[in-house]
Amino acid sequence: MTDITIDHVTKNFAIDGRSVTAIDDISLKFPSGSFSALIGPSGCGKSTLLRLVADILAPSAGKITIGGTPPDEARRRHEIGFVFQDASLLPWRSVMDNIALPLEIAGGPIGDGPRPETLIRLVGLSGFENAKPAQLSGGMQQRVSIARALVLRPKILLLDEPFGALDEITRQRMNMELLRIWQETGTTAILVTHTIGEAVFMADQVHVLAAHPGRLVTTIDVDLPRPRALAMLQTPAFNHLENAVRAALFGDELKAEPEPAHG
Ligand SMILES: Nc1ncnc2c1ncn2[C@@H]1O[C@H](COP(=O)(O)OP(=O)(O)OP(=O)(O)O)[C@@H](O)[C@H]1O
Repeated sequence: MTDITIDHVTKNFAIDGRSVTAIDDISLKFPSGSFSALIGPSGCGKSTLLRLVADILAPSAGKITIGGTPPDEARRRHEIGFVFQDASLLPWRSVMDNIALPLEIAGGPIGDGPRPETLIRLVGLSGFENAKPAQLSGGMQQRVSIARALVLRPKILLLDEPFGALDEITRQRMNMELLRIWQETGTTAILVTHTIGEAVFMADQVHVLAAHPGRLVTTIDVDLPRPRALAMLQTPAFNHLENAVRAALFGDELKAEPEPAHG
């Protein structure tokens, strides 16, 4: 069981001598094996929240547990996989060697962790084992970074806008792939996104955040069946959920009348 619990977590940063509250007393639970999305305006603390879970940052107050243990223990046990918006691959290394890098750093495979060859197949990059990152498209580079995040067989997968830089069509295809990989690996996944449709399409639960200070507005349960299919994007149920997320994001702004046109 690898559920993630965020219990009354606050994170302050010091900027120019003053304290900025990036996260203000957020409590959340991510059930084991679930897929959750975090959505909210720029600066609401989405990336900070992921970094706290990943033990890249420490909370100013409150407590985070991953499968009942603190994030630093989970990190040391290689239970956390992280995919950033930028694939950040080493340009001089091949696809295979980029994926194998965490194994080299860890000193070998963890338990019955997947072999890089298996992951290359899983992310659909067979035939590109020896290619260098510069020879790949943006979507292919992100596939490499997902495979690299999975090579130590993490129990949780943290995704910080992994496909934000991709065009709409590639992004939708990558999302379908990501869901397949998530289901095959059985990880607990948290996705940061700016896109309402993407949050609803991917997640079991969408957590809506507000900024200044970063706080939780509401959580919307997505009861669409799995596996998700592109045809769902056009259903009334999907639109209804998108509207619920939009209402939570915009609040009263949605009710405002348009300004009359001048001229
Ligand atoms: N390392 C840092 N040092 C100081 N302040 C930081 C740091 N990281 C984040 N912040 C501040 O914390 C707040 C939340 O930032 P964060 O990057 O988590 O937001 P976000 O929701 O991911 O934004 P975006 O959608 O624009 O990526 C911002 O006010 C930001 O200035």
